[in-house]
Amino acid sequence: MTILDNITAYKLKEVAAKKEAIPVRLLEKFPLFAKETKSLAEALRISTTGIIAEHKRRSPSKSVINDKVLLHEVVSGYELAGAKGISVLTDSNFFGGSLDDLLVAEKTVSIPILRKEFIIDPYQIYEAKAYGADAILLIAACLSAEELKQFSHLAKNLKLDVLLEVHNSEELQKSLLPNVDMIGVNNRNLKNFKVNIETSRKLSKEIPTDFVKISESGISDVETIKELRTYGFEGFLIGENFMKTENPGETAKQFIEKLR
Ligand SMILES: O=P(O)(O)OC[C@@H](O)[C@@H](O)c1c[nH]c2ccccc12
Repeated sequence: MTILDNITAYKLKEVAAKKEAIPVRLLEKFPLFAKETKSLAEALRISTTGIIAEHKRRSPSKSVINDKVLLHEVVSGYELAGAKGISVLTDSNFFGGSLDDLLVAEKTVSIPILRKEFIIDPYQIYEAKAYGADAILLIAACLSAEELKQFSHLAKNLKLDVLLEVHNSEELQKSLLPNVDMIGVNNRNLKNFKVNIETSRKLSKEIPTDFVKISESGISDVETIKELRTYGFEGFLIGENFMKTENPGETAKQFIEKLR
C-alpha cells in the first residue's frame, strides 16, 4: 500500500459519511454555490510571475510544517505579495486542513482559490463550489480515464477551473481532455514522496499549448522558475518553501519580487 492508496481509501469512507450529513441538494443551497467564480487559468496566462501560493499546515512527508500562523494572515499576505492564486489544502486527516479554511480564504482574498483535495467522488466537486472554491484539483494517479472525463465535465458545468495533476507520460495521456484548463506536473511522486524537478522538464514537451502548464512541488528558488519558464510553464505551485517560515506572506513577497 502506498500513501496515496491509504489516502484514497480514507477518502471513500469520509465522503460516504459526508453525503449522509449534507446531501448535494443541500450543498446547492449554500450561498457561495451561487457565487460567480474567477478563472485561475486566465489569471496565470496574463501573469508574469505565475505563483500559486499554498496554505499547508502539515503533510504526510514532513509532518508539521507550520501550525502557528493564522490562515487569514497567511492568505492575505500571499495576495499582497502578488500571488495569482491561493491553494488551500482541505484534507484534515493527512494535511491538517478543513473546508472552514476554504471559507476563511474565500472571505479574505479576491484572487482565485484552488481547493486542494484528493477528489475521488463528484460529491467533493459540489462541495468545492459550495465552500467558495474557484478551481479544483484532479489527480490522475487516483482516477480512471472515465472518471477524469466525468469529473472535469461536472466541474466545468459548475464553472470551476480544472487543474489536472500528472506525474508521468501514462497519466498525462489520459489527461488531455477538453474540460481541463491546466495541467500540473507534480515534481513530488505521491507514491514515495521523492521530489525531482526533472519531471517537469521531461513532461513539458508532451503537454499541448492549449493547456496552462503548471509545475508543482519542491520549488524553493527563483532560478528554477526562470528555467522552467523556458519549458513553457506559466504557473508554479509553492507551499512548504513559504509555509515553513514564520511569516509566509513576507517570504512570498521577497520571493515574488525577485521574479519581476
Ligand atoms: O509544498 P510544496 O513542495 O511547495 O508543494 C506544494 C504542492 O505542490 C503540494 O502540496 C501538492 C501537489 N499536489 C498535491 C496533491 C495533494 C496534496 C498536496 C499536493
